[in-house]
Amino acid sequence: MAPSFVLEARGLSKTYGKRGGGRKGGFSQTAALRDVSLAVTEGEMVAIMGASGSGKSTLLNCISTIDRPDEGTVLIDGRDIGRLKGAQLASFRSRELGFVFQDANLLDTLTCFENIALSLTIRKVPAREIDTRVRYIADQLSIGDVLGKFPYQVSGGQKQRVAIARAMVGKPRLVLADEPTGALDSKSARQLLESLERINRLGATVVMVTHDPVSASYFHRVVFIKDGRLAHQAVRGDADRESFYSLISDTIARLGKEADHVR
Ligand SMILES: Nc1ncnc2c1ncn2[C@@H]1O[C@H](COP(=O)(O)OP(=O)(O)OP(=O)(O)O)[C@@H](O)[C@H]1O
Repeated sequence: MAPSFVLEARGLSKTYGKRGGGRKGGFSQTAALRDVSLAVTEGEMVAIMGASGSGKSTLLNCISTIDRPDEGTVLIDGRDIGRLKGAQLASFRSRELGFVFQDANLLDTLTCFENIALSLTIRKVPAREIDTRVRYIADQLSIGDVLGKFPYQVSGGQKQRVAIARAMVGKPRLVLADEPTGALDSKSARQLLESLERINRLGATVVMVTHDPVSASYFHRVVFIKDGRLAHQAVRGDADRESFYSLISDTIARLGKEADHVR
């Protein structure tokens, strides 16, 4: 049977700035993405790595419908998201995508339970079902005991796990994460990555942008972006996490050396 792709990005290109937009009326354009294609199968965990300015966030923003590519298409579950507009797009985003950012972005006036439940409350899901779903996902992420607390009463790591629960509670087709461990100490980061592994075992497909080879080593596959192009990919296969970490670190060093050579 052909693999079922949750995400298929085909030939994405994106250039910022306009011809003639420079200070002296010259060129001030940045090709942030150049013909990038990426297919992610159901249940896969894919990390996107690359140097600062290589185009990682632009790629994630094009996948997440926050930005639009100049060229190329993004299919989520076979659906061309470039054709969705306005309310249709907003509804698609809230149902099919879950977001986790570097900062948890929780609402301070709501308890952790209410933060996780919010999207379901807005969708008018019955209260009993909300309760069951929130408690189930909170148990999976070991935050059952903080549900009654407000965000300022819990640790940074717990906040991030609440943010994952919020992203997961609507059972999205794809979870998108942008440096979710960036603001955490190493112990909280490890717990968060183990949480991502756990939600993956529950069936979540995850795409994450990261600078950190340790974070990437928890994933099944790492794609490396360089100067807006897909430069390389590394697949974990049956390797243990430590070996995959070594492979990722070696790849980063090699790609860095190639860049020095070109300069
Ligand atoms: N709104 C914008 N206007 C103009 N140029 C932009 C804009 N956003 C990004 N860029 C440029 O596009 C390129 C890719 O940026 P992007 O943010 O995707 O990189 P990144 O790999 O996510 O970097 P970082 O790891 O530092 O967050 C960079 O050269 C950046 O300066």
